[in-house]
Amino acid sequence: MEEVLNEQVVLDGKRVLVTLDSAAGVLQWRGERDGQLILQNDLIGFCSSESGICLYTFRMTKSSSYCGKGLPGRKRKDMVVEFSNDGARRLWCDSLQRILDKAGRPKRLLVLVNPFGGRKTGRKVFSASVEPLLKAAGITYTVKETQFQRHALDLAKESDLSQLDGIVCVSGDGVLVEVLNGLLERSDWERAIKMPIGIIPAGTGNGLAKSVLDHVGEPCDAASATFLVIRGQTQPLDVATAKQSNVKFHSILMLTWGLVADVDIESERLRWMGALRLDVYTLIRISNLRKYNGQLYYIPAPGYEGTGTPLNEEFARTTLMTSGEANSDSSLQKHGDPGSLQKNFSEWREMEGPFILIWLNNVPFVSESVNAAPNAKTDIWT
Ligand SMILES: Nc1ncnc2c1ncn2[C@@H]1O[C@H](COP(=O)(O)OP(=O)(O)OP(=O)(O)O)[C@@H](O)[C@H]1O
Repeated sequence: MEEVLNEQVVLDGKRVLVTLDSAAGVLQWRGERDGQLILQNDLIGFCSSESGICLYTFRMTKSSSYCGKGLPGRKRKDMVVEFSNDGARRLWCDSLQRILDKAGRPKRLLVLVNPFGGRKTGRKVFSASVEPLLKAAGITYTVKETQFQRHALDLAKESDLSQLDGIVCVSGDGVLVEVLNGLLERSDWERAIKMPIGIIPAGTGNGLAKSVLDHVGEPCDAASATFLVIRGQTQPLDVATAKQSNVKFHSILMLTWGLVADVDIESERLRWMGALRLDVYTLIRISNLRKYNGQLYYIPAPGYEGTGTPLNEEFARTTLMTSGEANSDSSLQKHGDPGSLQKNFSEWREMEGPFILIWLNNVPFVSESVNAAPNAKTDIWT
């Protein structure tokens, strides 16, 4: 029911006329003070008591303690609305709830916290920035700490998804990729992969969180990421499937070979440095460059047809159909149909090593500070 409610109330001690426009999802007030809330963008949730309604707001400000001085960020502020009669209060509560429900906000979440990720701050990030917002939003959540590598994969594989509206990872990119792989390893993967996955940055690079938040103009911090989850704002992402020997895995962030992979793996011993470990170890590797022999076969993106050497069509047909198992492996193709590209053998190009690195990026940011692929489109296959 679309409606406009008007009421004389006391808002944080000031007499005002408030208007709630359900169709626009806007709450406005005029009188001893003026202002407005765009409910889906600014309101975490609300609670009601006999004395009135408390609105939990989380609005963008120019300067926020979450992001440091002077940078835009969100700030929490609770506002109390006192009504002169109880009937009006109840009517307003129902109307507010309908507006929030209409936006498709999640009600039940599984939250996976990695206590080991990044500088081992996962637990702290959850209790300081995530939990208070989930509580204010009235979301029911179950928290599970990951206890070992691939634990998140097992949890995603075994969870009863019918009881969930989303899985949220308080972690780095690694745990989220495990969740993705767990969902795709399920027998009901076609339904499971539609489960929204949220990411709250608590890892080393946090490239996915940065890419997702940057895409919607939000700062990359745990509270803003949590609010995005609360608002139920989703964004489709392409999934890449790779096979190495007999091991198959799925990726949404990046696939790397050479320098970047070495930095990622070998800098583990510098984990205590946080994100700096990636910069420091990159310098170490660059000062002592390794080279990797190999061949890269690829179809160039529009505008990049001049790169590499065109492959002989017959060679492409036989080489890619036999050595490139991904082409003939129907269990890989079942997750989507980029396989249709492989039929255009005349478009294939070859690049011959030695390489320093091969870096395939699905999203723009590989870490909070490195925008490695600014033109990456996150959902070209959807
Ligand atoms: N309790 C745990 N002890 C040790 N490792 C764990 C634990 N829980 C999860 N892990 C593993 O920690 C790894 C890194 O996790 P995560 O992605 O959250 O952090 P990260 O610091 O950003 O790491 P990366 O940069 O490698 O992605 C994952 O491979 C995950 O399997």
